[in-house]
Amino acid sequence: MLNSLARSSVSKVMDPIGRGLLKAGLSPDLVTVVGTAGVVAGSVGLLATGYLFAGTMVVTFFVLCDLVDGAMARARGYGTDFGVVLDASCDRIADGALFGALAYYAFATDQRLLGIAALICLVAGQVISYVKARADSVALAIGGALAERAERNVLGLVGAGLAGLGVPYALDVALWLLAVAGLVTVVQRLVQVRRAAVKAAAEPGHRSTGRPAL
Ligand SMILES: CCCCCCCC/C=C\CCCCCCCC(=O)OC[C@H](COP(=O)(O)O[C@@H]1[C@H](O)[C@H](OP(=O)(O)O)[C@@H](O)[C@H](O)[C@H]1O)OC(=O)CCCCCCC/C=C\CCCCCCCC
Ligand SMILES: Nc1ccn([C@@H]2O[C@H](COP(=O)(O)O)[C@@H](O)[C@H]2O)c(=O)n1
Ligand SMILES: [Mg+2]
Ligand SMILES: [Mg+2]
Repeated sequence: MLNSLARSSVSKVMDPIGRGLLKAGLSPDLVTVVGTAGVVAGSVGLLATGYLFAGTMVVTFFVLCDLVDGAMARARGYGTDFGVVLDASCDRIADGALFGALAYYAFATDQRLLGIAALICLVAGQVISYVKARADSVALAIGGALAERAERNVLGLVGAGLAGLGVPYALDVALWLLAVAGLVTVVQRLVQVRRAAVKAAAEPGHRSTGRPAL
């Protein structure tokens, strides 16, 4: 949702930054890796240990690198196949670190229900992206969904940031909302894939790209 709504306005901010970093001699791959390392460090070092507000600020800064590397690729004039895979793989690592850290924080502070919500967010988020990746691999195009990566990051980080500022139940509300939205989105994506597969199979001359069943 946010991806389709905010992408073009976000690009207007990120494109000049991307051009500047490219001129400074940095590569998109380096920004992808540094951004991911920053998200992991902020999550493990700050969020997991209970420094929720500081952690939110650090993770937010580095998570935005995911938008800068794409801007750099556009400024360079092309993306690479390796860049596509590196970017998506690093997204999974960053997502795992963020929600894994929130789960660790919740269990370490005896908030078991919150920990369960964070684990649901973690697993659902990975499955949501995995379904899309597998659909891409068999050339099935699917559209937007309820809780894509931008929504997951924004909800998780706003919840953690507000909790860090002392707002009661902010993280609980954000993570349970996201857990439910995440589970709904897993089903939504599978339904989208099923529809796309049925439509593709009905086209004349269609050949499945799936391997034969053994
Ligand atoms: C008083 C309040 C106190 C609380 C403080 C809170 C502060 C921070 C709160 C929120 C800010 C959160 C910002 C998070 C920005 C998230 C950006 C993001 O994740 O973008 C990624 C997204 C998708 O990117 P890709 O195309 O590269 O990745 C694809 C994705 O991984 C797919 O996964 P799927 O979605 O399917 O699960 C894969 O399938 C695919 O392979 C992969 O390529 O990019 C977008 O969606 C673009 C739109 C982003 C919209 C961002 C909105 C930003 C909103 C607020 C910004 C606030 C900035 C604050 C700066 C503070 C700095 C210190
Ligand atoms: N190291 C990278 C990172 C990204 N790309 C290209 O950008 C696209 C992703 O852009 P986002 O703004 O959504 O991150 C990606 O699909 C690649 O085409 C790249 O080439 N190298
Ligand atoms: Mg990126
Ligand atoms: Mg990305």
